Amino acid sequence: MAIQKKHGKGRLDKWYKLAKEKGYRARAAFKLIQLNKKYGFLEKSKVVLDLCAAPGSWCQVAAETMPANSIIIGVDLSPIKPIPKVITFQSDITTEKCRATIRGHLKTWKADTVLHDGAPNVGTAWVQDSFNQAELVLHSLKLATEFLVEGGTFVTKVFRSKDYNPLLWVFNQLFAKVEATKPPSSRNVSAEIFVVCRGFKAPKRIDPKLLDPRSVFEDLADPTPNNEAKVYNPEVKKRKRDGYEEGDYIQFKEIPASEFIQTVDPIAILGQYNKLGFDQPKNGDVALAALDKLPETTEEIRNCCADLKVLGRKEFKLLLKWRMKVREIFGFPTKKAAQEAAEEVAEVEPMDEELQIQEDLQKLKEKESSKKKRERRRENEKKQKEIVRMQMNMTAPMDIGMEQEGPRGEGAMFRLKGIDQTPALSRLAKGKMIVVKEAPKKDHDSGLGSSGETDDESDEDGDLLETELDALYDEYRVRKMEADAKYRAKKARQEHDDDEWEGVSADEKGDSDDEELEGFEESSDEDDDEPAERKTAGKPLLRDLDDAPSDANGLSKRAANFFKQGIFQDIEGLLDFSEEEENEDEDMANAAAAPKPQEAPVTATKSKKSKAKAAPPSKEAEDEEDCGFEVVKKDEDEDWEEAEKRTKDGRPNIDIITAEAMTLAQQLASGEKTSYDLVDDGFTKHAFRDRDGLPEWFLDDEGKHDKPHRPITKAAAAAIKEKMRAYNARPIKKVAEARARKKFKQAQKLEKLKKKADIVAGDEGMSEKDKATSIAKLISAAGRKQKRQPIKVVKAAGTNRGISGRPKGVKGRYKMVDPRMKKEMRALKRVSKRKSR
Ligand SMILES: C[S@@+](CC[C@H](N)C(=O)[O-])C[C@H]1O[C@@H](n2cnc3c(N)ncnc32)[C@H](O)[C@@H]1O
Repeated sequence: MAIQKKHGKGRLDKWYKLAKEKGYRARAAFKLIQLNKKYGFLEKSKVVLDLCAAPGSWCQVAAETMPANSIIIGVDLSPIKPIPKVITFQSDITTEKCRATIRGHLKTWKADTVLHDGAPNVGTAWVQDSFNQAELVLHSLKLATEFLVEGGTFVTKVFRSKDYNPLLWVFNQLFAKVEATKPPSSRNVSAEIFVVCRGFKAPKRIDPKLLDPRSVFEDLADPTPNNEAKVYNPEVKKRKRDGYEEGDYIQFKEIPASEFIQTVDPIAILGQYNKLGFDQPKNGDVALAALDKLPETTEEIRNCCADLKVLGRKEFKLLLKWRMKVREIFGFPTKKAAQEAAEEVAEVEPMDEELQIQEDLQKLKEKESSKKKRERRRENEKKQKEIVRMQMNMTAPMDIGMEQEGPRGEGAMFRLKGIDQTPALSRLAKGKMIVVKEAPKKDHDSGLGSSGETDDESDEDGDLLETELDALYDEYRVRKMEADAKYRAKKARQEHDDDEWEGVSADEKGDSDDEELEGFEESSDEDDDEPAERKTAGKPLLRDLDDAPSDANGLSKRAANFFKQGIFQDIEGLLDFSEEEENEDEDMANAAAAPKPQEAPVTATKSKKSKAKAAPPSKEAEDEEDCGFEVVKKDEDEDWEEAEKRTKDGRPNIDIITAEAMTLAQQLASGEKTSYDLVDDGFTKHAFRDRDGLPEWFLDDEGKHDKPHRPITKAAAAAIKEKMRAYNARPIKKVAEARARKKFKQAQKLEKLKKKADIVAGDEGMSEKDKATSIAKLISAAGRKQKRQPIKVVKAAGTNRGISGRPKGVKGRYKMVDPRMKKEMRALKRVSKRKSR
């Protein structure tokens, strides 16, 4: 409960003293006592739910008044110190958690009475200050409708505000009798009133709108009081008997007349207050004294000030005129004075024309720059959102509009465009022997559906966008790779298309600097074939080694770099094999008179190894001694690698995992198709797509669909399904680990047993019979399972009520239960025993 000032506003009244005397935690106890005296609901109740109960005086009263063995549950945002015979807990009554906790305590029981004395702790350090009193009442009513027994009683505190009438209406829908009353212990100055609702109707279904603050209070929502209407049109003012404004519970309001003179909003004062007073305060008010003595403060004015609520339009005007006159006398700024001042200003010589223009221009500039800033900020925000969406796989990079600029966009801090032109970069590059040639700008269409503008600006924008998209796509890929192992493996396989797959590692791309720079140098030779935007868009900084094509020998870039090292230079015929193979390839290609066909799906395990393996020279063995290191012979190498790919009987170990591959395998096995058919099938429209110059993200996206659809047979699909089922039937890692652990422990046990048995067997003082019996004992003891300690059930009653942690004097495993649960469990056991008899 909020800490009350014990000295303010007569809080130390007789009820306060009486509460102290009687040992109640709050004077509020007497409110419940008096309400109960009038309606007598507590004596009839066996179960009471006290919502907003802290510090707990209502619970104390309930515990005293209700029959023995009654159940009292108290809940509040603040902790409630334990009260004998009362279950208390800390929770917010507006939450689902609180509802569930009450349900947990009540089990299947229903409450005979629900009490609610809640008041939101507005303005204090409490968390829950957003609900106003009326909303809190609705929340408590909602709980009451769930837990009250039919015919039960709901007692609640309500403030007589504009929400009072709607609340009464709602109560009347749910209860047979609704009465509002103010117990004598409730202070007169307080607008609180208690509503006692009896005879809960317990309807089967309650319209949720009935308990929804938004719909219950919506009609009367009038956030700003219309003071003008009250003052200028008092005759026709509609007197809504809505009671007090929220948070404004005092009926009669007086304000010193001097404040009415000083205020800048006299209408508000006339609309809100009952009286403008001339009585001197204790400390004295000079302004009020002067006002009182002024001849302008006539008897008529005094009469008007005495009761503002009875005044008409004419009287209000009179008061306003009086205020103006007095303000003039006191020297306060008035409308007249302001007008005069304005006239004075108007007389000042007009500003020099040029100066004026300059000022106007300055203003325009400022306006323009602030507009630009705003736009830039909005764009940044938009882009941020897009990136987040992309990271969450909600959008493809393609969805990002053409206007995207990003952190490296025009005017942005990290703009990469044009970085190649800066001398700093060339100086940096020279240090590492690279001179990046400036390629002539081509009029290049980005192919992204750009507007087709051909002027420089649109080209620049296109480039910028291209770079931007590439960078975003790179970021996206990195993120995806970090999160998705499958994707990582797929990408790694793609990047090592040349069969240099070495598994996935975090520093996959992180080849040494030198290697990167070598790649750089080489690629600069091919610059002319590259699209212009790549060169201008910071290519040297973003260059990817693996983009470079294989060399003339069919070796991958990395393999070629490796064999370029000095130690291989003297080895003749290093590339013979690959050349031969290339010639073979060429022959085949010529025969087919077509570009390289797409790979057939059945070759899920590609046989490209041969290419990489072809690279090591056959003459290496001769130079072995000279070089000082062992060069692995080609045949050995092949055997070793191939061994992994073959079954024991020497056949290739191909793992078919797709229905398409299985279909093809079946067709091949049954002779329905030949290997030539497979090669033929590779020549599809998908093999001839021109992919040059297309951005990587586009190709990746296209690649998902740009493949031929191969037919699959029912049998193949069933076979794959069966195979997958077998895979899935394998135990998961955790289970396998647990089993292994168990096995390991059993082995350890056995080992121990063996040792003990050996000791017994080796004991010379024992007869053979004794030895046999003690070994048998050891074996049976090892086979016995260790009994786990039973869980002790501890009642959460008496000193154990409401404690957290281990109860005193309880050792080993335990479980806290409330007394009823223990009783119920016993009863269940009894019943099941009886049934089994
Ligand atoms: C007037 S006091 C209640 C006094 C109580 N009936 C007694 O006898 O001592 C109002 C209580 O309402 C509690 N309260 C306010 N909002 C609440 C909420 N959302 N959930 C639970 N309690 C709340 C406050 O913590 C405060 O202790």
